[in-house]
Amino acid sequence: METTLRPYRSLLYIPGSKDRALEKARSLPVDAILFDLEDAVMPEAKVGARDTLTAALAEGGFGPRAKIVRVNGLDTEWGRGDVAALEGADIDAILLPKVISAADIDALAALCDVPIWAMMETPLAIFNALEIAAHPRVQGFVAGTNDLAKELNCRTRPDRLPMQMALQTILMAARAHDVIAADGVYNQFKDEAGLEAECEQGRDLGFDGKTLIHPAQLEVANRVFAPSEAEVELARRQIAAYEEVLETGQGVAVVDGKIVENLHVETARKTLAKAEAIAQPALA
Ligand SMILES: CC(C)(COP(=O)(O)OP(=O)(O)OC[C@H]1O[C@@H](n2cnc3c(N)ncnc32)[C@H](O)[C@@H]1OP(=O)(O)O)[C@@H](O)C(=O)NCCC(=O)NCCSC(=O)C[C@H](O)C(=O)O
Ligand SMILES: [Mg+2]
Repeated sequence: METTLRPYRSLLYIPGSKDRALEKARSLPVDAILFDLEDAVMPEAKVGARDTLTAALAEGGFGPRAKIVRVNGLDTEWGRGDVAALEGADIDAILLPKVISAADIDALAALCDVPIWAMMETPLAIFNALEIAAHPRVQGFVAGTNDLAKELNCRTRPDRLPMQMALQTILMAARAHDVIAADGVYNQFKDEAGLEAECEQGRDLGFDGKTLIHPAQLEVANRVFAPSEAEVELARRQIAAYEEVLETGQGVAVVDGKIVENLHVETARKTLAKAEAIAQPALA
């Protein structure tokens, strides 16, 4: 499935049960809202959260932010009811938790006609990442690093070493099939320096953005996952230098002592397109 050029620097989970947080989301500088009916909502509040969320969606006011709803798994008592309640709602996608294989996507695809995002948070999902990304209805991946850590029985480390194979497999599969890839959450939401380091790691690996749990995390993710001024300026110079050498019949330019070929120009154009998309008034 073709991905659009909208930025996904920040994707904020908002518990579907929390009126105040839902209200707040309408004015937050966030690229995507992940309205959550799954883990952020207690079992006894699930049905009420579904009603609260569908009422908020009907009321609208979320502007250009992507509206993605994480439903409960279809193997739970709430999953199918969640999907049914979202029929006709103004949403951009449904996010399916604890995906195992493309068969789970088939099951959801049969129940709805919106794009599907997959939580990549089970060991089997990692091994099946390529077939899940290849599913024609899949538009986005979200790394579920809490569930993965639980399943792997691994330690939480600042360098996320035990998680690297999974993170990189998620990215490889996403890139192979033009699927958006969002990194997992950083749980210590008051630790800004730790969040920034993890955002930088996710960005350097290739993720489009970071999933977040608290509004205080937005500024860091929006900044780290946006092209910096220096990157935009370099991209402009690379494109200009390459176009100049093309006129002379050559295919390689040199900028700041480094070669620039057509593939680097492609990256430079993507950088400019991303910066332009971010500069849209409602997202800047
Ligand atoms: C973590 C929290 C429980 C903290 O909540 P709280 O103590 O209320 O925080 P604050 O008092 O600092 O809140 C300040 C104001 O911000 C609003 N707020 C808080 N969180 C959000 C939010 N997520 N979205 C929108 N607005 C939010 C409060 O309402 C306050 O507003 P105001 O009254 O105007 O001052 C809480 O942040 C929270 O519940 N976060 C979300 C947790 C969540 O969604 N968890 C599930 C997703 S993570 C996951 O499942 C990962 C994955 O599956 C995996 O496996 O890794
Ligand atoms: Mg999870």
